[in-house]
Formats: sequence, structure tokens, C-alpha cells
Amino acid sequence: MLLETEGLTKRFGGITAVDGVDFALETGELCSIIGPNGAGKTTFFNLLTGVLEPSDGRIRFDPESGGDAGGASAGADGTGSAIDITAASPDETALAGIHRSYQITNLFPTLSVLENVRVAAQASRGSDSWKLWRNVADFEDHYAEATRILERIGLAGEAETVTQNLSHGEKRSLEIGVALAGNPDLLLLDEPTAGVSSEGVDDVVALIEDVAEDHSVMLIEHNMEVVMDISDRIAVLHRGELIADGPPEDVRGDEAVQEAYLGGYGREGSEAAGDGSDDEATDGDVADGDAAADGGRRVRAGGEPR
Ligand SMILES: Nc1ncnc2c1ncn2[C@@H]1O[C@H](COP(=O)(O)OP(=O)(O)OP(=O)(O)O)[C@@H](O)[C@H]1O
Repeated sequence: MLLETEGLTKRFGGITAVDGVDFALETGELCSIIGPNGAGKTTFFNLLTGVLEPSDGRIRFDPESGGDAGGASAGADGTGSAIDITAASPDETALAGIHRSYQITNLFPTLSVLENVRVAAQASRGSDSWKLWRNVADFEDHYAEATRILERIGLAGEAETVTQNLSHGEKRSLEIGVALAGNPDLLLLDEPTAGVSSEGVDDVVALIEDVAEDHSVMLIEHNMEVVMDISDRIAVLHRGELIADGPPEDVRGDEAVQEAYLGGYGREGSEAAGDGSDDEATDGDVADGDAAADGGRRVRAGGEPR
């Protein structure tokens, strides 16, 4: 097992944002985390990456569990090479091999596209991290890696572009590139298609599928077409609790999930969400709360357009 949480809980005062979550991820899996606004998805990511410390429970990570998805391995079950990252800092979880792209853009806007990835590659290398005074020639390998990553994410032609001039979709791809620069074992992607145009979504989805070929991926995503299409597994959070966890077809048919979140999405004869309410979503986003179509702009389920 690559990652395992046991009774993972985070309380903020009277709110239990993540409530006793037992979750496991096999090496090589692409698992989407879905659920309504406020369900605890981002808090879950914050716990896994050391941004927040759990109120209760444990997190174990075993980058050595290796092998292919589903392969037998001792590891995060407390044996073998698993490490306890329950109280690890963001730096420590990154060094352990968990990297993340953020829901809110996390790039240096005035640096070039190449520099954004190069800095990330440099920052992730323990000993020479942030030794900016060293001769640039020392960092040729970082440039080489950054260039390889730009090719992979389809931005090689924009290497010298100032990042703030990229399209929104290109920025989301670059964020994935920045996360890749740390050579992660596990990549956490927080709403990578949020705010991206319909045409741009296809590029971001293709990139996620490509990256999932050689990385384990956890994805927070409100676009149900994307989620159902690319996930090996889907875990559903509702009020902090894990209410379902399984293959897309099982989760789509789960009554509790339909009620808590999907609102009719994927039911026979129903492609759109809304389930009789006034809410309407576009392009496979499920409606929840006050989500609404907005002149063709992609909207998040249960949230404001981004
Ligand atoms: N730092 C914090 N302090 C207090 N409450 C918080 C904090 N972070 C999150 N919460 C609360 O925890 C709950 C879960 O929030 P979280 O952002 O994890 O949900 P989410 O599923 O990611 O929602 P969304 O889909 O809107 O991003 C919410 O009630 C939220 O208000």
C-alpha cells in the first residue's frame, strides 16, 4: 500500500472537517475524491501534505511499496518500509514523495514558464535547495529536467513566456509540471480543471491521464464526466466522512452518494445533474447548492464559477 490513513480526523473548533477517515491507496492508482462543498476534500489533502496536523488518527506512506497497482507489498500496514507521516511538515511530506498542485494558482507570475519548473526542480533537491548563489552552471540538470517536463506537459513552446501571460488552462498544466518537478511518487491534484475552458479541459485531462501512467494520483474534481472517465477508484466525502469508496460504476449507482452529491447524475436516462431542482450544471459538473450554468462557462458543482 502506498498510502494509508486510519481514523484520520481534523476538527476546527466545533466543526469536524475530516471525520475518522480510513483510506488506502495502492501504488499506481488514480483515485478521485469527490463530495459537496465543505465535505472536507481540501482539508483531507492538507492533512496528507502536512499543511494541517490531524486532531486524531494516523497517516502512513510507503514510497517503497513499488510494484504495479494491486501488487502485494508490505508497507503502509505498519510493516516493511512504511513511514509514519502523521505529524510531518509540508517539506517533509514533499521529501517523502507527496507533491501537490493547488486549487488556487501557485505559480510565480513574473517568472518564465521554464523558470517556474526549474525553481521547483531545484527546491525539491535536498542539499542544493535554494542555494541561489551557486553558479548557474551547477544547475544544468535542473534546466534539463525542467525542459523535459515542459515537453511532457505540452508547454515546451512557451518556455520563455512570462507565466502570467499563459491561458488559464496552460497555467493549470504548468502547476502539474511544477508538482512533477519534485519527482513525486504520489501527486495530489486539487481541482485541476476548475475555471478552464471546455477546450482546455481536454488538454488538462489528457495530461492527467499521461501523468497517471507513471505516478499514483489523487484528484479532487467536481466535473463528473472527467471523474467517471479517468478514475480507477472514487472516494466520496460527505460532512467529513467517507461514505463510499469504489470503482466509478459502483459509486455512481450508490444511493447515499446520489443523495449527498450526484443528484441524479449518471442515473439511467439522466446525463445532467439537478434532479428536478432549479440548479443546472454544464459539461458534466454536478449541481449542488447554488451551482448554475453561467453563459456556457464551466461551473463547479456547488460553488462559484472560477
Ligand atoms: N482553516 C479552517 N478553519 C476553520 N474551518 C475550516 C478551515 N478549513 C476548512 N474549514 C471548514 O472545514 C469544512 C471542510 O472544508 P474543506 O475546504 O475541506 O471542504 P471541501 O470539500 O474542500 O470544499 P470545496 O469543494 O468547497 O473546496 C468546511 O466546513 C470548512 O468551512
